Amino acid sequence: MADCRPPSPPSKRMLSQRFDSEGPYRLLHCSSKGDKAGVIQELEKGVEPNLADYDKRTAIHLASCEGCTDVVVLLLEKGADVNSIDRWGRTPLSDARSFGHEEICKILEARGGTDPVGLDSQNPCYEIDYSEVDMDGAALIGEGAYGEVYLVKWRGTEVAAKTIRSSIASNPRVKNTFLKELALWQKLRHPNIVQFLGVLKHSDRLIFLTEFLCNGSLYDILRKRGRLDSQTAVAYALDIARGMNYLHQHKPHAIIHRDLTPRNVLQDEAGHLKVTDFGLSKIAQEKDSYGYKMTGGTGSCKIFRLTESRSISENMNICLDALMTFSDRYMAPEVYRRESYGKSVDVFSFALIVHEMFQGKPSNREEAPEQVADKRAYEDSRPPLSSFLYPEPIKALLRECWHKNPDSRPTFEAIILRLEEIQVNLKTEKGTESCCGCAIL
Ligand SMILES: Nc1ncnc2c1ncn2[C@@H]1O[C@H](COP(=O)(O)OP(=O)(O)OP(=O)(O)O)[C@@H](O)[C@H]1O
Repeated sequence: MADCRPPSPPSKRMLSQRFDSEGPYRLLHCSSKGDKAGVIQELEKGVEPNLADYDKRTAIHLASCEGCTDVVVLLLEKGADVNSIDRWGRTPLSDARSFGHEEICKILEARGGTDPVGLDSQNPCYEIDYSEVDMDGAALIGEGAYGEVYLVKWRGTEVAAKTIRSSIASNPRVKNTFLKELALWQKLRHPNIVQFLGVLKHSDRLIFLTEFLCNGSLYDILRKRGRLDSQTAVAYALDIARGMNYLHQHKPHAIIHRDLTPRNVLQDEAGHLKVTDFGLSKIAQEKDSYGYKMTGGTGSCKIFRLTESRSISENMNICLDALMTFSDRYMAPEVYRRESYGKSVDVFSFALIVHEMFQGKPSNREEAPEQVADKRAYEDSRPPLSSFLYPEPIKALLRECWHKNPDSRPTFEAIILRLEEIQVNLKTEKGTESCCGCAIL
């Protein structure tokens, strides 16, 4: 990827156009579109049949997902690995099964294809009968890119009901992917992860329930309270780091959030923070066959219409664009540049959230999120760390967490240890306050 970058920072659209016409990733594009002639052309040029994008998705994954039988057969003949595994542990057979392409399933099985995530698909989401939920008394508590969130009563308990817009849920393939992500979420249990409760059956809309967190999001808290004192900020940072460490240490595959923002961190009655919406961000960030999103215009209001006639990749991109505006601000440079990435993208976002807690607002708030992300990705710009607001150990930690080299960023396990030490020191030093009210560390 770095080889493709011209010396001055290119726009993302320029980058994707470059790839459209020239790159080896044309093989992936043609495979997802069922363009057999295009696939043959690319293979004849010498492009590797097992070429993968940064999510380790190969041409045969895409063709299997999109139901392009001829292309699957061709790729197998040309040496494509029938059991190549993508970032989520999925093989081409997993994709063909998920999207109901039976003919392709048979072809892949005949060539020794296996489906390691098959167990997941036999383990559907826990279903809650619609009649058990009092939707008439529902109170709207928020709205996000996917739909509205309501406070409802389920079996006498207040819970959050997240509705998914019919424009998203009416596409059976997108819905299927959503349900799989929810099935993964329902297996997670941690004090700093919002608890998934189940999906409503017998509902004409896709609605799922999670525990209700009465204090809203960290975004709401910072808007109301402004900057937090060091002890509170460190306690909150520890809550987020513990939730994230649980996701990153998940077996058999780590769960990367990829959309960690103050809006996706909620606070319970006792004041503890919990991370939410990780599975959904993965769906929204599934990429097109180039590994590039096609950026729409920027702005706070984006309308997205998903249709059956579009490929799943195109629909995913529309979901992604709808989410990008806010999330760009917290996005790791390598994600923005469409390079391969790993768990440390969440560490980068975490650092920006911690920075915001000490400062009370995002840095460069006046700039459009995409502009901020662009500068971070191509000019290595980072938020300022004023000595007045940030204790030295926090400054050092943030610099490591938003390091431009993803491998130099600490793991959440290491971050927890550092924060625990900082927390103890803050408590010890509590009595020793400087004139400006900052604890001296
Ligand atoms: N479980 C919950 N308990 C209490 N409030 C919630 C809960 N889930 C969401 N909310 C509120 O609803 C708002 C919208 O949530 P939602 O997850 O749909 O979107 P978001 O996270 O704000 O944005 P995006 O969809 O871009 O991630 C949140 O900002 C939060 O204030």
